[in-house]
Amino acid sequence: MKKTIKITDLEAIVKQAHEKVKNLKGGKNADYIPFLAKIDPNLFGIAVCLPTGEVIEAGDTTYVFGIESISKVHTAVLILKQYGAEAVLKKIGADATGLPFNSIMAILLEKDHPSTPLVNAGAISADSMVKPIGDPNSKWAAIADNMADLCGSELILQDELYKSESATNFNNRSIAWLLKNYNRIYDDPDMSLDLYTRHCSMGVTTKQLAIAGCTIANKGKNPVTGKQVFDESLMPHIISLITAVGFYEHTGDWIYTSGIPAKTGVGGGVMGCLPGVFGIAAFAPPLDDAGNSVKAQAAIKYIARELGVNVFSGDTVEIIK
Ligand SMILES: NC(=O)CC[C@H](N)C(=O)O
Repeated sequence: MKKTIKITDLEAIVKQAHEKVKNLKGGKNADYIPFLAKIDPNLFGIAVCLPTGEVIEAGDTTYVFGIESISKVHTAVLILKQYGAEAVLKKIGADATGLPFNSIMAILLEKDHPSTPLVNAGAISADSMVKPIGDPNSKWAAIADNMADLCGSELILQDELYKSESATNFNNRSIAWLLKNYNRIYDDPDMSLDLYTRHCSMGVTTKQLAIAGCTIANKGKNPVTGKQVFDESLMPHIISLITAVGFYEHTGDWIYTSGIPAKTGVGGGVMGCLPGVFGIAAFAPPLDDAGNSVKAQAAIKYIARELGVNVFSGDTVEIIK
């Protein structure tokens, strides 16, 4: 079926979503990273970016917060660009773990590969793969440039977050060295972990995340800058990774109820991609038990339901003036 949505209706629905969800209670800020516990829990933003480059916004969409695990998508894009889809599947994998994002059990259960670049283990492994191997400064430049390309503008490291996370990331240190034990770290483990911690500590806005989501949904072409960030053949691979594990142990429930492939971060952000239609992002710090923003989930579900869009619907969706 062909579905046509007026941009004015989309604008009204985004506004309504903000109004309806803003007083929703429940969840709490991540506190295992001390910096995140201090962020104002009432912040709340929603943004939708269209392939035309138009961005529809409501609430605190220019507030800069920690991108955290959403940056795993960016790094996955980078290694898919550098190595291709086959090699990423072989070296890391594309499986859901069904376990928390920082699970050591997941590595022990699947010691032949770290499962997917979208959990901590696979993301640290992905950072170890970033070329040029052995050169942390050039690796970091490649990671940061790729994030800027996807988001349409530069992201700035949140120094206090980076320090806070580096001082407390003992579990991730274990993951890096356990992966080394299974030959799934392809560069220095400590350096790979540091790159991971750094890109998780990048500051991002809800608006930038919506643009990145749209770049992915738009077959790699950034709708704002016009830059082709990755080859269009990679889009299905990127969106399948997101669909399989974007909400960790709640991923099945999420995709079943929302129909929007999306990736979360413990900073409170969620970035979604509806292929060919839009990128959508929402941000609010309080999280559920799996580390997914309570309000961001509610807002994106509301918008998808009101628009009647779903990645599995088989509909062709056009957004018109
Ligand atoms: N789910 C997340 O956002 C977790 C990311 C965080 N940097 C960590 O490693 O714990």
